Amino acid sequence: QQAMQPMQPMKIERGTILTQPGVFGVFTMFKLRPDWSKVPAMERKSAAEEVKKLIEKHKDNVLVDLYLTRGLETNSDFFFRINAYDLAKAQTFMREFRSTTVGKNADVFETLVGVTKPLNYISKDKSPELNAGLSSATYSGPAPRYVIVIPVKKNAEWWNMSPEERLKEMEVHTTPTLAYLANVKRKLYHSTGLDDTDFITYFETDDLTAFNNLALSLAQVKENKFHVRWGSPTTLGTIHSPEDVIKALAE
Ligand code: HEM
Ligand SMILES: [Ca+2]
Repeated sequence: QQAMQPMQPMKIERGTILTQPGVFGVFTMFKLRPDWSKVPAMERKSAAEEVKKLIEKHKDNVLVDLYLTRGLETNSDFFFRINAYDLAKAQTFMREFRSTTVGKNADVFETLVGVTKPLNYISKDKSPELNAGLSSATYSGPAPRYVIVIPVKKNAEWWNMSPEERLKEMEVHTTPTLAYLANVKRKLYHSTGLDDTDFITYFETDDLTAFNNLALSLAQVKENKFHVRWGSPTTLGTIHSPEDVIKALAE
């Protein structure tokens, strides 16, 4: 399959970069060190401004999302999702973040790297009906307050199945999940060879019960038998502006 690597435009547009294939995603989960609470309050307060400035500096190279996990996760307090046309630009941003006040006082718990691709299975050609269902579904819930990131890896048996067999199982995956698009926004990154996982699945929702039911419905399909990693870590966080995340951590 031909790789589609879009050129980096002059300006990064959220709505565009988040829908294009060939865009890299870097997820970095951080845990604040105990020493963070000993950083003078003034410095902690200005940390939000510092991160805001860093994001502004890199705004033509990367799209930055920052999420709060403190209180919901053990091994992290916050995490970044960086979307970039050029992976090296995401690296530069994360490298510079490490020298900010928050960055210096936090340890990386997990990093996941992936790239977006055109649909492999539920495309117009291969699965027209489900594809139509996918494109016509619209999110109608309230603005999502929650984010969930789940890395998924499949075994050799899966990858050795014929494309037709895999298509069949992905249709079985898609059929019961379409209805959830009213309450759940989804995004998929491919990681095989770039990381120790095959996929990074990313979701936004305001209805965690619906998400729980969605996950259960996928636990019941045959595809699930091929999973050798599902989560580990599953990361649940809340959605805020980057500034608000740092402010919450500085309290
Ligand atoms: C809103 C509900 C969901 C819908 C509508 C949905 C739909 C889809 C579709 C259409 C594909 C195929 C993409 C392609 O053609 O390349 C896909 C792939 C995938 N989905 Fe879902 N999905 C949903 C929820 C989930 C959940 C909760 C998980 C679990 C973490 C999940 C994990 C995956 C994975 C790992 C793949 C890639 C599988 C592969 O290429 O082998 N999905 N999904
Ligand atoms: Ca990794």
